[in-house]
Amino acid sequence: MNFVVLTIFPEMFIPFWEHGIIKRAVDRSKISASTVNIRDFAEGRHHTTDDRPYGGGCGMVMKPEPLAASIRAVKKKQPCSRTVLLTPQGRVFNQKIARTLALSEGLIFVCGRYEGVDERICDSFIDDEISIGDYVLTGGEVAAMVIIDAVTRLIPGVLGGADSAEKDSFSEDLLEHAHYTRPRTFEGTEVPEVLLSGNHKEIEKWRLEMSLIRTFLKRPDLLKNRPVNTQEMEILEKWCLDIRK
Ligand SMILES: c1cc(-c2cnc[nH]2)ccn1
Repeated sequence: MNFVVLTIFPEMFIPFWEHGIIKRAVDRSKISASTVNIRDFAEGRHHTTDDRPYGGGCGMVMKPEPLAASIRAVKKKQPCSRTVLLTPQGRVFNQKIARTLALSEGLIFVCGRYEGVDERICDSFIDDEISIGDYVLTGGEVAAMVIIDAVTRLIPGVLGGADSAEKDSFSEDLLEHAHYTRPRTFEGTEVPEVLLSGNHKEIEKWRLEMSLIRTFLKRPDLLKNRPVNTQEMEILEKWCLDIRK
């Protein structure tokens, strides 16, 4: 997986590349990660990357020429990479999209600033528009980091245990069960007994039950259109929970 981020603030990514899961994935050659400064492709003495909007109004728009030139330069090296524009108008990112993106050969993230990018870039250079939520940021950089983090952890060999990512929240469209670690008693509160039993069948059953109930209580929307198997329905019925209401 090759990640390239097109931005006018490449320095934002120096600490991001140098820490945690991203650094480990780079060190293990599971991913490559780099930034390209859009300003390097802007003409003129000031390397201008933005201009006033046609039609008037407040704010500035990112000019198409530097964006087109920088995208073309990266695509020339990585022709099979998908270009992703981070924008509030994109489809809302989730674990399912993360899994799909993790299958790509490479991802080129285009980080807009100001009021956004010239529409002709969206029409001719962008394969995918993605939002990380219904709010407006100052630019696409933070959104790119969120997506790179979520996608990188799904790449085989990046996480420790073989199944670490498979049991994540949303991995089966359910929230994760509660987690506990030592001490056994913390300020008078005990760890659930089943987790100390060593009975892995019972522990797995408890974890599924906790995931289902937690999802029902916190994110019932995730259950609305999710097929529920017999075991899961029995758990929900045991708790007298009707997910189809
Ligand atoms: C992705 C990008 C953005 C964004 C880009 N530029 C301003 N806001 C907001 C949400 N998700």
